[in-house]
Amino acid sequence: SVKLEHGAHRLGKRTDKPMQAWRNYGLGQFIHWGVYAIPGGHWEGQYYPGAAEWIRSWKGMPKDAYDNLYKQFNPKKFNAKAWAKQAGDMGAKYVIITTKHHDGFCLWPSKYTDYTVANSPYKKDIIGQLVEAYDAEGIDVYLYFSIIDWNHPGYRSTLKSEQDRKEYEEFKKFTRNQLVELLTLYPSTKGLWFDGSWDKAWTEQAEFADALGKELREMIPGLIIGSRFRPDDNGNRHFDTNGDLIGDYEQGWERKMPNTIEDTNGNDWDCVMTVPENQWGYHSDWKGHVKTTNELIEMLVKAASLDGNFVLNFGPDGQGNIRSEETRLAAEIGEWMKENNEAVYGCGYLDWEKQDWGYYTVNRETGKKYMTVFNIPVSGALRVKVPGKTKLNKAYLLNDPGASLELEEIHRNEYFIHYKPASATDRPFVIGVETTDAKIEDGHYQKAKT
Ligand SMILES: COc1ccc([C@@H]2N[C@@H](C)[C@@H](O)[C@H]2O)cc1
Repeated sequence: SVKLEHGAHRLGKRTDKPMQAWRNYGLGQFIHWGVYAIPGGHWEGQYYPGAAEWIRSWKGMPKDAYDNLYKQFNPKKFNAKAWAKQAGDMGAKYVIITTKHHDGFCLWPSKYTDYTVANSPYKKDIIGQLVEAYDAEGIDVYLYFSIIDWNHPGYRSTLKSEQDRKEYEEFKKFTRNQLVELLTLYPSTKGLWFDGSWDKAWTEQAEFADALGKELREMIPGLIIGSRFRPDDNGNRHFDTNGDLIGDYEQGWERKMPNTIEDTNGNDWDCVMTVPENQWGYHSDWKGHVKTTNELIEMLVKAASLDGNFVLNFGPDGQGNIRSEETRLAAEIGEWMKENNEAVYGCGYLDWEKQDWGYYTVNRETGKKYMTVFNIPVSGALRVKVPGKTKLNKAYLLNDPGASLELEEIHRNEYFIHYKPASATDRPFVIGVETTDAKIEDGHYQKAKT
């Protein structure tokens, strides 16, 4: 490996308490909110086909029209406590809130720019209200921060001239000041979720970003920062020149998921997911496939089965309402989590061979193992293959632990759990399994010589 001044500052998974708590969250909520929620994906009767929070970049949106929207920002329906309660009822253990998206509008009263909620008709500190409400709900707060800031005069995507470099120095100071300001104002913040860090101008700032990361981590012990934040000496984000993860977990899974544990490179990771194909901010007219409750529960369990967290996005509208589709999803996911969260919270990857019926998870503390079934086999026989010395002793429905399910040993280290729900079920269900590591008497199963 090559010597790096600003490569990965640590190898392997963090084992401290804050990171263990992060690893055990299972489910998170993303909140994308800002002035882009006012147009909601339309302008002067035109439909914007892109992601609603990017509408400023659309040729159909005059830049000054967008940049004056904040003068209308007055979300009378905004109720931080209601949002936090809804997230708690859904079963979210953490929330990632946009403090400032690429447009540069600040949802907190930053003293480093006038482009903030303090200068909108709404006036009040939105981030402060949300931090307080989610903390009170017992949901850990993480702050999303976009390095890209289309509003700041010193922002550049690339540095082409000495003038660019001079202006960018101001932008770097501004960026640092805002981040220090956020952690000073909201010290209960558990981590920062960076975005908009792919610009070449930023990926040339290895030394500055490394120092900034160190400064932020010193402000809040245990602060968690993912792999999207900073570049290494050679401009690599996520993984440095030696292939080592830069940051505390991998932030590469946006609107997509790993399929195998190998895909995760053995790192902690989160998957951030939109309800429609690609809308983070509020778009009043969702087109294309809108994910169902079952699809989202499957993504959640799949993430846990591969040692990751699943973060579901909500895009409140310009008045501060959570839209009806998201309210319904939150309620239905919450209903399922109330019954089955034991298979998610504190659970991770179990190295048993994946089967078609669904996903295994194992609780990191107790070692308890779970099967979450999404695909009921027509045979009613759920195949379970266990490693060498493991013996499957009992299987039971999570919500009926007293009744053992019929177990059949069909081969060495292979069983059928014979179970078909009596009535048609429209939700996945969880089976708990109990095992012992017994010695296997030989002779019972013979390997065929081929
Ligand atoms: C150029 O591709 C993208 C895609 C998504 C993003 C932002 N990341 C998500 C978490 C949202 O904030 C989206 O606007 C930025 C650039």
